[in-house]
Amino acid sequence: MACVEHEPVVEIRGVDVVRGQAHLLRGVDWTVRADERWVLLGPNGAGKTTLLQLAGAQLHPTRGEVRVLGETLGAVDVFELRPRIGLTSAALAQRISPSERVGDVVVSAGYAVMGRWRERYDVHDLTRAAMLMQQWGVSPFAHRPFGTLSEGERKRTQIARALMTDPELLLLDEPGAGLDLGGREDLVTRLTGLARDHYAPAQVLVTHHVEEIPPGYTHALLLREGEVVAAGPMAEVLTAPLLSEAFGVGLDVQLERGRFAARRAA
Ligand SMILES: Nc1ncnc2c1ncn2[C@@H]1O[C@H](COP(=O)(O)OP(=O)(O)OP(=O)(O)O)[C@@H](O)[C@H]1O
Repeated sequence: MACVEHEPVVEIRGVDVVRGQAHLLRGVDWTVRADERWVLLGPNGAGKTTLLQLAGAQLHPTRGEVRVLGETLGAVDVFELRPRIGLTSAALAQRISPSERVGDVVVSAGYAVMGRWRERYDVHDLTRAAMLMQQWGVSPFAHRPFGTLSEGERKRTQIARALMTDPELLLLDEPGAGLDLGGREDLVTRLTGLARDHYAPAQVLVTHHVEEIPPGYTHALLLREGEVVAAGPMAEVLTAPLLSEAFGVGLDVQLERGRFAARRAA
């Protein structure tokens, strides 16, 4: 079911996440709307994955309120909420058996299971899985074990799986990590198509590199040491002063034909 355009799909208010003495997130406010595509940027350990886990109903805040798809975490059965959210991450990828066939990795998402077991898939599921594998360029590997794929092919398989349930919110944690230049460019092109698809879900992508931001992404949030440095429309946030503050190093930023590039300031 598609969300109403511009409705909030993630609302985070005054959120702290604390583990022992460590503040993973501190005083975070953030709203994602159905028609927005966000990139989360920040240095290693800034709290990007933690924030994505809150948005994915995988983690509860220590303090503050998190609402996802209109439901408040803590007052909803997360097992009913999670099928409405598509999520890819390195941690989830590790849970996929290397011997699982690619086609089964994708289609089994509809049943919220990892790997095909005794489920019987209907024609609708199999047709949708075939369409998504085609869209993400993994149809030729449908019968291959997941473990035999290249990193780029695995990343695209995971995105096809994440879209299988027709989610209202898509969360991608570092989909560009480990890809070669060709693989990165292929992914950016496919993600640009998804970003520009009016019927696609709200999207949030975590990355360390501005070069991986697909044209069509509309907003950015910069994190540093668990705190929001800036959040808002892409052009207002991806500036040299704000990126320099987030990464703790003086940076020059360029935008050419919809693609960002950053390097240390001379
Ligand atoms: N259970 C925990 N207890 C203490 N510290 C934790 C715990 N889980 C995560 N952290 C710390 O919280 C910080 C934020 O982690 P998180 O994975 O959200 O950052 P990140 O921005 O996604 O990092 P990266 O870019 O390296 O993936 C890190 O310093 C991490 O070591």
